[in-house]
Amino acid sequence: MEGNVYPVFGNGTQVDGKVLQTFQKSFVQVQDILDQNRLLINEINQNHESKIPDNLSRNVGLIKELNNNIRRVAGLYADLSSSFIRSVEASSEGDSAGTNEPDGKASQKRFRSGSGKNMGIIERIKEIEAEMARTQKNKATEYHLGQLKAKIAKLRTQLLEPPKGSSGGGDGFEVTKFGHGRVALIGFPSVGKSTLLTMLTGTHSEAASYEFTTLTCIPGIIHYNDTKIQLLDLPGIIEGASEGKGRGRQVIAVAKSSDLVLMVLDASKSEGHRQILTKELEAVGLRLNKRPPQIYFKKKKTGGISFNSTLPLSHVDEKLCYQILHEYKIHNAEVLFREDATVDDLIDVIEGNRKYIKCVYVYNKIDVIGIDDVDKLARQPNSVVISCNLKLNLDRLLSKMWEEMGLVRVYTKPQGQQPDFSDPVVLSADRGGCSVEDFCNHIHRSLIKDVKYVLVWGTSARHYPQHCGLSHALQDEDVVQIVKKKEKEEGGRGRFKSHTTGPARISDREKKAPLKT
Ligand SMILES: Nc1nc2c(ncn2[C@@H]2O[C@H](COP(=O)(O)OP(=O)(O)OP(=O)(O)O)[C@@H](O)[C@H]2O)c(=O)[nH]1
Ligand SMILES: [Mg+2]
Repeated sequence: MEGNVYPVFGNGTQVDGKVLQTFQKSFVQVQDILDQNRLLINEINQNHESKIPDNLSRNVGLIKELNNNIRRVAGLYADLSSSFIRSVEASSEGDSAGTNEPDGKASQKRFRSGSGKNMGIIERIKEIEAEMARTQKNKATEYHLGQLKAKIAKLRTQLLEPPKGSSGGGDGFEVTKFGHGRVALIGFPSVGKSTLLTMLTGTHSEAASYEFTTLTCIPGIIHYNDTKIQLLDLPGIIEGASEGKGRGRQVIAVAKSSDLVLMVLDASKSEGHRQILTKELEAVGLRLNKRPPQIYFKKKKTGGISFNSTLPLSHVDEKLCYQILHEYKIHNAEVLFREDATVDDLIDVIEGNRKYIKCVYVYNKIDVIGIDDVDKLARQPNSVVISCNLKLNLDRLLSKMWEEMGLVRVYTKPQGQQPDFSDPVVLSADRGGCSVEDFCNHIHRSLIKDVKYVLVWGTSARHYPQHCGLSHALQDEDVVQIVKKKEKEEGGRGRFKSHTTGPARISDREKKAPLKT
């Protein structure tokens, strides 16, 4: 039987016979504890309903026992998942080495992430990081360090590439985009992400005092300021997520598809968590609260490298830029620095796959820390302090989210009528832009060719109403009335204009001189 593979999990993943036996043993153990828990919960409920003091104090012991059992189950699951990952890694290493099944057929591909290949890359990254740590930072070593940074960036990009043969996408949790914006909840396990989703959206997401309660992506909808915002609860990510540990890869893929990340942190835990998570997200090409570097970069076919800057540079010089480009085997390109950018910025621009996302740091559980600490956390940039349990400051969190997403609501006004304030057109700079043209395209693609000009009321207008063209940038809560070209204007201009004197249409005739009946 050895070497045979069996489907074990619902997703069709396969493991071999020996490993299967170990899994089954653990599953039986978990089942036993779960059965025991069911009985315990029944007893706790009965004691509670009886309202007898003795029974209530007995519940304290029973709940402790229940807690212990839950911890044991969580431990067993953690062991199961790590031994499962180990076995899959071993089998996928076998795959990449080209092992064949006894029947001569190529062995089935058992795991999509190609961990065998990844392990090599991760080790290489660690070696280079160690070399960087050993190297002193000074003018003489700056070129060498720059090259090492470029090497790491290249390896990390390789880590992100989908394995050969896969369709490329589908690495995240397949959740359909809905609403006017998408917000992802990212954080370590047990910081209160699910509790927050339930509070803000009313969608129930299981919350519990043990880690890894949420194992998939749970969407909810926030109705705020006449808009719908999709909020995604995700499994907790751990250190090493960027290397594909745990469900990190999937969680990060969802974060990349979002308009805003809420990094949920436990206010009572160390500040280090924020740095670790930021590092993990940076390692996979996410740039939080940064804007793309002002560097123009274009690869050419010939002509060598042209290096220019519009201001004096203090971090990068021509030689360093050449070396970095050389590392990428780029020998013909145009580079123009429009700001005093760093080597890391230059590498980001060359890689070209970075995602710039806004992030709000949400410190939850402020009910368990002192007021001085709350004050310190609240004063940090892009931070909001909340307590889900006490429902503290959730309105401030919503308004901060709204501010960061930069959604622009535009209300339409039909000619001669009041604006329709019930159903705005929602625009944003990240999703297609906020100009009058974007607004018209949002209503209908074919509308733009009929628009003569628009009348705008609101903060973007200098006077009310302002006659605006298609390039005018709209602002939140503007009211827009579209004035369409008249038919006869479309018919011709100047001496080619049709000189009809009477009203063109029956409806016009009715307005001017009602038909006699
Ligand atoms: N004291 C306190 N506890 C909280 C607060 N919010 C959530 N919790 C508790 O924190 C524990 C974890 O909450 P969850 O919502 O399951 O955390 P999570 O981040 O979704 O955890 P995973 O799904 O495991 O990643 C639960 O026992 C909650 O009751 C809060 O504001 N204050
Ligand atoms: Mg959760």
